Amino acid sequence: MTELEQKIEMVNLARSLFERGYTVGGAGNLSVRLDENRVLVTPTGSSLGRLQAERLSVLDLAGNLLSGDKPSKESVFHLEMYRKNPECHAIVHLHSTYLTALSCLENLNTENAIQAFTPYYVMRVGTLPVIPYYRPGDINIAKELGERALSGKAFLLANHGVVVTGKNLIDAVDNTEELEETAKLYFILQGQKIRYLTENEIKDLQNRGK
Ligand SMILES: O=C(CO)COP(=O)(O)O
Repeated sequence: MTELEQKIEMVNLARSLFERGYTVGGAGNLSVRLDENRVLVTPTGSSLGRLQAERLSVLDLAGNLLSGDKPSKESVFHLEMYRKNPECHAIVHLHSTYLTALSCLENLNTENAIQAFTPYYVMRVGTLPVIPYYRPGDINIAKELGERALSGKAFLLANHGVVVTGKNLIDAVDNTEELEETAKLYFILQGQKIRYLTENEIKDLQNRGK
């Protein structure tokens, strides 16, 4: 894909997320690795429903702005994850309703906030560790995510939202949608007896993914 095609894809995927209610106002940010040393990021304060390809921010991995508008304040953690994990090619950060609701609960299992009860959650995400609360843009979010960047695909930011990675932007968006749906089901199922997947069922799904 050319750089322009990557920019147009980001605009279209972001608009689709916005139009389907995955994000509102100016919340959320997306990024994709353009090449070994450059990353495309959504500008700070921008609505994901109204991005413009020519205004998207291009940064080097050190955080220097190469072109476009001022980048997302969360670009600090996006860049840290790309530096720490060469396999990470795209990142979605949303304040989507059900995952953000989940992030506000007390006594979450910080190793994994959602125990698996559907196969696609296992196949697309696996586990959902919880990062402690820091204000949006805080450097500590980057530190915490950087330390875990090699160990998982999705992370819940306490009282804030979610961070999901992928092998390209479409993959990261699909993983995010699956995870938001899983959180929605988790709340729908509150008060009912869930049959969680067994360890063997989870292992079987993980083996098939390889
Ligand atoms: O979601 C956000 C903060 O967590 C939005 O921040 P930006 O507008 O700087 O991307």
